[in-house]
Amino acid sequence: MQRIILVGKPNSGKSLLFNQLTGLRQKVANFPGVTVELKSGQFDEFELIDFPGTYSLNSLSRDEQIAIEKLNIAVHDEHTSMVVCVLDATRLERSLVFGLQAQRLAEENGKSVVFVLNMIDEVQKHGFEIDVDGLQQALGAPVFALSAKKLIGVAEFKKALPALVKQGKTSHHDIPEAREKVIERARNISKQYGIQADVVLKSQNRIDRFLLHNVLGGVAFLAVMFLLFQSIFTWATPLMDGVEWCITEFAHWLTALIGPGMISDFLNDAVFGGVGAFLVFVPQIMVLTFIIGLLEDSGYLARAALICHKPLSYFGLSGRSFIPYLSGFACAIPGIMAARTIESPRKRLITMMTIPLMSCSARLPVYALLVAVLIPEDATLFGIFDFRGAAFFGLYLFGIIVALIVSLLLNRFTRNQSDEMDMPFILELPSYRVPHWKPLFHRVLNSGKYFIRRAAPVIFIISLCLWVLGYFPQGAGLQGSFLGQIGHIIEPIFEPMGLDWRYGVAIIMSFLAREVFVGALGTLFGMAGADDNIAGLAANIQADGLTLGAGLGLLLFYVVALQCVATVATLRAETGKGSIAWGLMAAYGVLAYIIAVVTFQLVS
Ligand SMILES: Nc1nc2c(ncn2[C@@H]2O[C@H](COP(=O)(O)OP(=O)(O)OP(=O)(O)O)[C@@H](O)[C@H]2O)c(=O)[nH]1
Ligand SMILES: [Mg+2]
Repeated sequence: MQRIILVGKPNSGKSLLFNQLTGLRQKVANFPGVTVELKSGQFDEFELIDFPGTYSLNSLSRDEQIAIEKLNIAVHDEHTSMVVCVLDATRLERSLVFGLQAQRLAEENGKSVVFVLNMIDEVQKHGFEIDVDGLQQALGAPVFALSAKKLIGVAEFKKALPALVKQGKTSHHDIPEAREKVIERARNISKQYGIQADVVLKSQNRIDRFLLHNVLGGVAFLAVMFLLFQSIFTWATPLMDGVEWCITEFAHWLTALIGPGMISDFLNDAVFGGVGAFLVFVPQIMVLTFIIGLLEDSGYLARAALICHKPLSYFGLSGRSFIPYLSGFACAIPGIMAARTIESPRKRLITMMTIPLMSCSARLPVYALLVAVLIPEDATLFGIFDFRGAAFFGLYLFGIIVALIVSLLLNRFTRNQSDEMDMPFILELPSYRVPHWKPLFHRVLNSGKYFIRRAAPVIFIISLCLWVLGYFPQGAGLQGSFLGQIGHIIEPIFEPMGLDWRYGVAIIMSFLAREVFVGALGTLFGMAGADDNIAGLAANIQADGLTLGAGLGLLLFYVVALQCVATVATLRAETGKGSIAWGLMAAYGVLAYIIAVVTFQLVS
C-alpha cells in the first residue's frame, strides 16, 4: 500500500487533519507536543501516518527525536509516496523552518511534497487573505489553504490528493542545508506571503498580560485548579444521583419480579451492589474529562506550564512536567507517554516516576465514596464552597505534595555534574481558541464508555467470586463464610489502619484495578444485609461506623498506592527498566500503608 506521511510544526493541526481524512479520533489539543507516537490510518487507498510535531530536524526532546528518526526511515522507504507538510497559516515563519527542511529531505529522496496551509479560518477571521498562488510559486510545490477545524477546503484537498500521490511528480529545489539559511528563507517567504504576526498576537497578549502576570497569574492558576477539582464534585452530583436512582429503581423492580431466593440475593449483592455501586461514579469521570478537555483546548495549559516552570524546577522538574502531570489526573498511562516531550532525560525519568501520584480517574470512585461517608452533604466552606469539593481538592493536593517531595529526593540522589547545565525552558504559547465542541463531547462520552468497558468486567468477576465465597456455606452468615475465614487471616495486616477484614479484602482486590474497591465493598456490605439501600453504599458504610481516622487513612492510602498493573507495564516500557516499575509499586505501597497507619493513630 502506498503511504502518505503527515508532518509539520507542533500544534499546526496535523492530527485534526488526520482525523478528518481517516475518520479516526486521534487526540487533538491546543498545546505543542500532543502526538508523541506515530499513528496510522487509512485514507482512500493509501496508508496515512500522523507524525509527532517537530520544530526542526535538529531537535532535542525525545518525542521530536523519535519523529525525526522515523521521518528519515520513512523518506527512504519505497512505500512512502508523499510527504504532506502542514503549515500553521497564523505562524507561517515558524512552520516553514521545519517545512523547508522536510521538503529538502523528501525531495533528496525522490518523494513528492504537498503543503497544507492550515488554520485559514483564523487568518480570515482577522480579515486577511493569503496569496496562495504566490506561496505555491515560492515553495515550488502545491499548496492547499484549508481549515481542518471549520472544514474549509478539506473536501477539495481530499479530492485532489489521490491524483497527486499517483502522479508521483517529484521536483528538486535548491533549499539550503544550513539552519541559519533555512531560517532566513522562511522569514523572507513569510514576510512576503504571511500575515503579520502581531495581528494575531495582539489579542493573545492582552489575555497573557493577566494570565502570565507574576502575581495575578499565580492566583489565577490556583483559582483554575481549585475550580477544576471543586467542579468534579459539584457538577457531577446531580448526574450521579440520577444514575443511583435509576439503578436502585431497576434493582427493586427486578428483584420484586424474581421473588426472594438465591438468584435475587446474587443480583442484589453482586450485580447491583458491586457493579452498580461503581457505575454511580461514571458521570464524575466524564466531568473530569470535560474539564481537562476544556483546559487543553483553550490554550491555557501551555501558560500553566510556564507559570509552573520556576516552582517545579526547585523540585528537579521542568515546566514541561506540568502537562504530563495534568494528563495523569485522567490516567497515568497517557501522562507517562506525554513525558516524552521533556528534553532532559533525568527530569523525564523523575516526572515519569512521580506521575502515578497524580490522582487518576480510577481513584475518583474511591474518593467520592469515602468523602461522602466522612463529610456531611450540606457542609460548606465559607458558605460558598461545597466542603466535599474542598476535600477533593485536598486529596489531589496531597498527591501533588507527595509527588514533589519524592521528586526532590530523587533529584538529590540522582544528580550528577554533567546535567547541572540546564537547558533554557522554551515553550511555544499557542493561540487562545474556543474549544472544538464535537470532538470534546465525543471524548467525554468515550471516557465513560472506556471506563465501564475496562472496569465493569473485572468488578463483575470479582464481585461474583466474593459473593460465592461469602454466600457459602449457606446460613453461616458473612462472618462464618469461606470469605470470612480467609478475611480473618489477613485482618491483622489491616488492623493498624483501623479497618476490619472486609476493607482488607477490598484493598487487596483493588491491586487489580482501583475501582474494584468500590465494587468489592458494595458486594460485601450488600451481603451483610444492608440491601434495602442497594446503590447507596456510602450510607451503608456510615451506618456500619467507619471512624474518621480510619477513613482518612484509607483515603490517603489510595492517593499514594500504585495499584495499577497497566501503569507498571507502561513505566517499564518507557523507562526500559522493570526494576524501576516494580520497585515503585512496592515503594508506593509501603509508603501508603505507613501514611494510613500514622493517620489512623493520630486522628483516632
Ligand atoms: N481555528 C483552527 N484551529 C485548528 C485548525 N486545525 C487544528 N486546529 C486546532 O489546533 C490545535 C492543534 O491541533 P492538533 O491537530 O492537535 O495539532 P498537531 O499538529 O497534531 O499537534 P502535535 O501533535 O502537538 O504536533 C487544536 O486545538 C485544534 O483544534 C484549524 O484549521 N482552525
Ligand atoms: Mg498531533
